[in-house]
Amino acid sequence: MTRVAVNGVTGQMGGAVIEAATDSEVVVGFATSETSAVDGVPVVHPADAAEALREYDVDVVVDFAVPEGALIVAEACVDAGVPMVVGTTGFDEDGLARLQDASEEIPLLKATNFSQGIQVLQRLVSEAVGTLDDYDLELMETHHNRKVDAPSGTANSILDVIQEERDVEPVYGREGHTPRKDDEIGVLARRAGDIRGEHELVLAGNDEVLSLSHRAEDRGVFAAGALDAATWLVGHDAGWYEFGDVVDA
Ligand SMILES: NC(=O)C1=CN([C@@H]2O[C@H](COP(=O)(O)OP(=O)(O)OC[C@H]3O[C@@H](n4cnc5c(N)ncnc54)[C@H](O)[C@@H]3O)[C@@H](O)[C@H]2O)C=CC1
Ligand SMILES: O=C(O)C1=N[C@H](C(=O)O)C[C@H](O)C1
Repeated sequence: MTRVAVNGVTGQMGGAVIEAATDSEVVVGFATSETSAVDGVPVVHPADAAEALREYDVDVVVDFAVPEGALIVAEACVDAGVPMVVGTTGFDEDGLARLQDASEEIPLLKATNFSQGIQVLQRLVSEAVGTLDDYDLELMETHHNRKVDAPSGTANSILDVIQEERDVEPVYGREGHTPRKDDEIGVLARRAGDIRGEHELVLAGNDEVLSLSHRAEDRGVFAAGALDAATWLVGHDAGWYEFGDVVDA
């Protein structure tokens, strides 16, 4: 069985990964909270991660935490020579560059969304935006009220896909007198309740509206995808990998 360490183990996704780990074993977790164990999994401070990766003979790290925590653990993975799956979102340019640096030393797979449906959605978005190349575009996402980064990592990834096809300028929410420009894409983030994650791209023009949307119904979908990615990543060469590599394999 693949021996997994979970970064952010006391969080919502940390719990979902422990629950989803039936074909792999979560042997240790990292978190800044005082907790010493969660569901029988020992919790170690991220500052001591390199030592723990060796002590618990970890094969791969699965990360759902915060950017600063993910970067500390990425350095520990480089130190211990352990592959890392990064699910945390909200990195700035410097953080992304540091993950790129780490991927020169270890296999590192980063995804803003570990659901297979979002992989397919991104391919459909690319085709739709490339084909309906003069339609207006609006991108919406909705998440639970504890989410701290906005727009979601997934919305930013969808925006990247769109910008590969069309030169559009994002406008984040609108207020007041804001006439729409032809080359803009409205991007809207909503936060409410315990909504697991909804994304929708609307394309409108030519007296018709096409809506491409996805809704995650349980965090288990992300946890299962991340664990699949973790098992797949073990044994690969150092480098930068994406979830599409796993889905296509
Ligand atoms: N890629 C994907 O498919 C998905 C990504 N996410 C992302 O995963 C991240 C975590 O999401 P949730 O579990 O909902 O958040 P959460 O707030 O429930 O959990 C965050 C965890 O990080 C820990 N933490 C805080 N500071 C830390 C540090 N410096 N070092 C290490 N750990 C630290 C907390 O103790 C907690 O265990 C977010 O960035 C979220 O956007 C969430 C779901 C799916
Ligand atoms: O914080 C979440 O919950 C989620 N975060 C990811 C994101 O920012 O896109 C993925 C998913 O939508 C759930």
